Amino acid sequence: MRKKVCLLHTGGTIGMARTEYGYAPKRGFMQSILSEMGELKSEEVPEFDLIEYDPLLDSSNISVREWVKIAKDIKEKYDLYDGFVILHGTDTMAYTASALSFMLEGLAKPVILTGSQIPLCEIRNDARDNLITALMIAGHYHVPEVCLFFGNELYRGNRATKISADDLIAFGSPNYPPLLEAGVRITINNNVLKEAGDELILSEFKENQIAVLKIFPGIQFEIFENIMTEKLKGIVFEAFGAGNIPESHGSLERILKKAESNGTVIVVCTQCLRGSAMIGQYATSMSFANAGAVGGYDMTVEAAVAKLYYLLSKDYDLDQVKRLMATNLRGEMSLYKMS
Ligand SMILES: NC(=O)C[C@H](N)C(=O)O
Repeated sequence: MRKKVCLLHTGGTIGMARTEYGYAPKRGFMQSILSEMGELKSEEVPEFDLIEYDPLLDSSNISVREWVKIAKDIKEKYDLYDGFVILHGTDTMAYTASALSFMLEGLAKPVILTGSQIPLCEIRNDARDNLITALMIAGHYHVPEVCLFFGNELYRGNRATKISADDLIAFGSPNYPPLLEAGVRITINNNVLKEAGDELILSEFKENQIAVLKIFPGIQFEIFENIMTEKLKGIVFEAFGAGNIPESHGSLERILKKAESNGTVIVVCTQCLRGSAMIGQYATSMSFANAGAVGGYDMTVEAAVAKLYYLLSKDYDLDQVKRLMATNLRGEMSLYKMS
């Protein structure tokens, strides 16, 4: 029997039309293009149902509410399909992929996000290949996790990051190998896949206040004093290299102390594309250690943000959130022992 995939269209360049203001989403446009693509009727491509979101969004406008909607839709339709493909803008696709990986626990079927840099309506585009290959993987391959397919590679969703604003190879997975490569042949890398779960459990995110702060030379930490309120539940620092931050002789310590006493979870990621943030490797990470910060190791910032939303939406106390933040929950981090 022909496999069946659920195609959730949230917006993004892939389905955009030309307008006088530039590319923009258009209702019904995806359906009309797909119905003209004869290749989708091939036996090799799974059957699919298209579900168009209203409104269709540029992914810059996707937020916690849309993440929850996508996750709920998948949970609701889970038994009806062999796999799920989510059409999504590239700008925040890695965030949505990370968020879904935490919200959907115990997957036994593929959930694949894809999109494109050039819309389907253009003669020269990357949309057609991304769409058809994502549908084929979702229908025919055993990939029981949330993934992102782009530019011929399938990545673990919470390991992917957007690396180019205009190349057709727009994503990378700097700290984890691709799950599958779609070259002349489709090659799946079974050794790096997650194991299938027994039962799908949905955890909805709540809209907690979270911040991301990128460190740069000359940063004046006092500027950030006002954001360190009790409402701020978590903050991800994009620190230098292995998790380092400039010594500030007072102002950094003051804001970190304020965060700590407010019960804000402090997470330290690296601003490098590859490698890990490990508090304690250099003396310049001591301020973080003194404030009880959690090392994010090789998590992407996208994964760290999604994981914070996930853990803060549960009824955990601060110590549990911190401990789980440093624990690999969905394949989002590799843990190293410091020698
Ligand atoms: N290539 C794209 O999809 C970019 C678009 N601005 C979006 O993220 O929705």
